[in-house]
Amino acid sequence: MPKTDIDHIKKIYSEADLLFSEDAVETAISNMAEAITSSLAERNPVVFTVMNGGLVIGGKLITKLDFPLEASYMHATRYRNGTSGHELEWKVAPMIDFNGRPVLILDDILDEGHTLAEIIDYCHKNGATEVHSAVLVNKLHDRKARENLKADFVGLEVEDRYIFGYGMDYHGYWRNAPGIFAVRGM
Ligand SMILES: O=P(O)(O)OC[C@H]1O[C@H](OP(=O)(O)OP(=O)(O)O)[C@H](O)[C@@H]1O
Ligand SMILES: Nc1nc2[nH]cnc2c(=O)[nH]1
Repeated sequence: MPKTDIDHIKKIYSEADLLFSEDAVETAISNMAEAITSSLAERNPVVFTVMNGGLVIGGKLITKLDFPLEASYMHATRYRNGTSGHELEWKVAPMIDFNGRPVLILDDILDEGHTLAEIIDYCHKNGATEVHSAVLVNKLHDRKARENLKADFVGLEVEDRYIFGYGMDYHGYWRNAPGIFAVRGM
């Protein structure tokens, strides 16, 4: 798709199927925050958002976590603004030293899970004492990178379609879409 084909981008949004409304997503985020607070409030985790997709969930969720925490980010990409995954490319490694500390990873979506699995391995190798993970959305299918791969905290389960909104993009656009949408025909 040419980078400037904004009409195509607009059409994708106008034709998309709404899977979860803004209200439904906000409720899911509040429920996640409550569950995370109950589990981790006393553990002093470093909270890392995985950019770019984690942009919205990271921002919205951490304000609801009711305990003192350090927040930062890491940037790894597998889809590179496209709709199919490749090998994971690290763009920015974590900048807070988490050696000897628990870590919480926040991301928008657990799809095949290669991204989360590699990040979890990376955190263990670099000295995290515990690695917890939270995703806004888990995609339901049987193509997970590892058997029984799950996030510890999940907001919503979605069907096996290409989705966007709340941080998730369609060719780099619509991370700002106010709800979770599926691209028509995908
Ligand atoms: O479970 P997986 O199949 O590995 O896919 C999940 C990853 O894909 C997306 O990132 P992407 O690589 O698209 O980069 P982005 O965050 O910049 O959109 C998303 O933010 C997750 O990090
Ligand atoms: N935007 C978006 N990014 C993804 N990364 C992995 N799966 C998806 C998906 O369905 N949508």
